[in-house]
Amino acid sequence: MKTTYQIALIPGDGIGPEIVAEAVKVLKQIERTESVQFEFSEVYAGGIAIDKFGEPLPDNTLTTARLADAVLLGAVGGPKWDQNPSHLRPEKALLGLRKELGLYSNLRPVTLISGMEARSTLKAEVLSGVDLIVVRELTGGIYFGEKKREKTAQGEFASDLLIYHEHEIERIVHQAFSIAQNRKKHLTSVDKANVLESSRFWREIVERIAPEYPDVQVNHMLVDNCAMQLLLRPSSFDVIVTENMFGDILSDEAAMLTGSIGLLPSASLGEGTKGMYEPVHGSAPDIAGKGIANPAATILSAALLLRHSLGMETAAQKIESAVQKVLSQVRTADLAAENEESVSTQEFGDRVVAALSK
Ligand SMILES: NC(=O)c1ccc[n+]([C@@H]2O[C@H](COP(=O)([O-])OP(=O)(O)OC[C@H]3O[C@@H](n4cnc5c(N)ncnc54)[C@H](O)[C@@H]3O)[C@@H](O)[C@H]2O)c1
Ligand SMILES: CC(C)[C@H](C(=O)O)[C@@H](O)C(=O)O
Ligand SMILES: [Mg+2]
Repeated sequence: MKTTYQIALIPGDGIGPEIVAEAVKVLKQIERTESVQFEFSEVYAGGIAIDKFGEPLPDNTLTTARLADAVLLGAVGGPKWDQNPSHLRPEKALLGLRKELGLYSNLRPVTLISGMEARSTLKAEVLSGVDLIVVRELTGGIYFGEKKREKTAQGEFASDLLIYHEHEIERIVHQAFSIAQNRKKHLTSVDKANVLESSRFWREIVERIAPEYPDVQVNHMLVDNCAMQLLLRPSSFDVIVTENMFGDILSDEAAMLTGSIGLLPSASLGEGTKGMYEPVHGSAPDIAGKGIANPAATILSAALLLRHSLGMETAAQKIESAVQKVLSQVRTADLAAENEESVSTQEFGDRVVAALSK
């Protein structure tokens, strides 16, 4: 008897549909070997939803996501909608999904895949031992505080409020500590406490919670220093916990330790098992429609979906090993050296499926 799971698919814009198609292929292969069945419901969000329905996050998309066991998202956004007024911006869909589904915790694991060191801009000896995870607060901070744009007698101004409530910091900090307990027991809390009141508050809360996790060694680091240390001593990090915007920026930086942003998956989680899974990268409009996007981050996000929402750890590991194996044989264009041959998005996906069927 197979267990059936509902998966909401939100391919989105740009390379989104190309990379989600490859992750779906991989999940369908998992169906063949495990006692599960997936029912996929494809819905629209982002620019494509603005074009079709006049809004970035249609009700039907949100309802489908709410009813699903998990959501797999490609990416949203692109230059076509860049000049749109704020309520008609594709990113609204993403932020709306995260907020409405209560997905306050964004896990961005940065794992070095053997053989990829050569594609990083850093030396192999600096990269040796890199295995970290960014735990990014996802539904608070400057992304969600009040926004203003006003014309005054002194001229026009714009503002974005960076606000954090105690419970929002507490829950993400608890989560980061417990993740650290199951890893190398080292937590770096990243803030800008020398300038921001919200960061001083964040630091106080981390200090207050730390005694509940005596086996975890915690340190605080200012975000500008962290940006530098990630390139200088990346292997000294285990778990990084930080607020929404710092986490966004640091995770793109950390992606380059692995060789390409096309390799970095993410899981957005809340209180229950429901999660939204998406690559860390965006819709890559510069390469959309060319069949050259790296689908690995999305395929690895599907692995995180199996792990975190469906409790299928073994299947998740199988996908991760298959991706590693394929990367040891072929590269997509983002990872190929100059004049080195590369495989298409589709061929990469096919090879992962083939590696899984062996
Ligand atoms: N989760 C999301 O939906 C998400 C995340 C980030 C950015 N965005 C949106 O995407 C749009 C483009 O943003 P951007 O250009 O700043 O960032 P981006 O991540 O889309 O692209 C940055 C660079 O990385 C490359 N790249 C990204 N993913 C790749 C992949 N899988 N394979 C190979 N190369 C890849 C792109 O070609 C580009 O050169 C914007 O509208 C932005 O708001 C969406
Ligand atoms: C598109 C944008 C709103 C989004 C974010 O900043 O959270 C993206 O950069 C990400 O990292 O998921
Ligand atoms: Mg980002």
